[in-house]
Amino acid sequence: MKILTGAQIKEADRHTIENEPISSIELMERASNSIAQWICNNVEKDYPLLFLTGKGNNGGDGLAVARILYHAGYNCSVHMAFDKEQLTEECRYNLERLPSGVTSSDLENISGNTVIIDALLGTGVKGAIKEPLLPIIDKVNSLRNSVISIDLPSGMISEYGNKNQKIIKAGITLTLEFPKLAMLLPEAGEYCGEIKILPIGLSSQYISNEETSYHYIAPGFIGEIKQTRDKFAHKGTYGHALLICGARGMAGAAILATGSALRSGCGLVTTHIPAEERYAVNMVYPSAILSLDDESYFSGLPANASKYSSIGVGCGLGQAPQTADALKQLLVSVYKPVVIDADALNIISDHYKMRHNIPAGSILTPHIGELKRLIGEWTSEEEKIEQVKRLAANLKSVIIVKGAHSMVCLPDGNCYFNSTGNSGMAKGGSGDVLTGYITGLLARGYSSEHAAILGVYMHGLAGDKAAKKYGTEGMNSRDLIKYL
Ligand SMILES: NC(=O)C1=CN([C@@H]2O[C@H](COP(=O)(O)OP(=O)(O)OC[C@H]3O[C@@H](n4cnc5c(N)ncnc54)[C@H](O)[C@@H]3O)[C@@H](O)[C@H]2O)[C@@H](O)CC1
Ligand SMILES: [K+]
Repeated sequence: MKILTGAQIKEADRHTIENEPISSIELMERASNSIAQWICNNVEKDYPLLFLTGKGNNGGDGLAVARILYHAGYNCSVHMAFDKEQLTEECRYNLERLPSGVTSSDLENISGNTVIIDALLGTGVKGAIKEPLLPIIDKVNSLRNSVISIDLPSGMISEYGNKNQKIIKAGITLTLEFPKLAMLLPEAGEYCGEIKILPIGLSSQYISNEETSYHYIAPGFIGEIKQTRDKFAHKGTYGHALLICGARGMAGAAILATGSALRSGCGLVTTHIPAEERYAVNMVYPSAILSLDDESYFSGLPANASKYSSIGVGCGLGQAPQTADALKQLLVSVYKPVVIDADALNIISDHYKMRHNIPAGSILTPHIGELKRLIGEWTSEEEKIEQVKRLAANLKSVIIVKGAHSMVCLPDGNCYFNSTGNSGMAKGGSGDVLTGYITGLLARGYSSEHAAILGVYMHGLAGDKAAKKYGTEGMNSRDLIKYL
């Protein structure tokens, strides 16, 4: 699914209105019906609804939703931040249609069970928030009430520039047609709470012609790239993954990576670990083959390293000087993509020249700390993304920036944001599971691009299933393997 900018979405609205038999008011009504339907399905009628409305079309959405839900039997009140004369035409039209039973609220004495529907600002926001919206946003953020934002949490700028922005803190954001880039970035993404994308039928012709380098990984795309399994396959059909991991005391990382590789569908998995750690891996995953290192760290290449269909390196690897030498030897001698994680990334950051040895098509999986070591500090999200794009192009490799909505940056500059996963995955070992799984997918025959996209999506989905079973506090990285 494409992620369009606020300006592109405005243009998509305009194109739809000009080229399809639908007026601006009707499009707003369609969006509002979609929002109202979601609220009907998810909020009990016992909860009073308080709508905060601005003067633009986001406010128009709010007023239309208030009308629809009032007729559906909800107790609705509205706090309008502006006078009638200041409203856009669409917004005023919806104010005039508001039933008299929808009361007016002055924002005082809001009961604790009131659900606040935030329709102050949408994609039309520009720059720092001005009066009279500032105190309203402060007031809402000081309350403990549930907040549902329409399209965007009010104040959020659709793309960049949210560092010091005043934004409503929503529990749920019902965003229209597309997620917005800022929702997926750490700078302000937290303000959205849960994101629900509601289609409103903008012109599909316009959307397909519009260019963007940002995409949201939707289930439909995953269905398109997923490969089928041949009935007459044998263990040689789906490749042999090699994982190089686990220095002394770090067998856990090797176990997690091995377990997830075994879930990827590849034919064989070999794990290269220090001989002294072999029993741990062997006991948990007898299906894996072991390649043993005589040292208590990665000190030399496994025999015939080039015979493997894919190689993943880094989980629990340590940074011994001999390991750095062995890593260099690996990168210069195998002519195939390598999945590079954790300590392997740290070694590459410390040995700048080594990055020139990374085979094209490799997949680097840094978390934010590892990314900083690779590219240095950044001052804005925009700068970070531009630098990641530059690194991916220079290395001709895929870079996965791990975190909420992990970003998969391809060498051609296209960035795919993950739609699955949860905060329960922010725990030790989750990255090892991802590395093992992606290495397995590469062996299985996926391209680097598809292995990375499918990998982050399935990894996040497993996390969501684990969270359902154990909760985000209780789940741990080993649970992810069960659900892959
Ligand atoms: N036909 C359409 O155009 C549709 C629009 N839709 C809704 O319309 C929204 C976009 O509407 P608009 O473009 O009217 O914009 P908004 O409703 O987001 O608000 C724009 C208004 O906010 C004011 N404003 C901008 N920056 C501000 C700041 N920093 N501090 C205080 N006030 C500020 C502007 O003066 C302007 O009047 C979408 O987010 C969506 O909710 C949907 O109803 C779908 C159809
Ligand atoms: K809003």
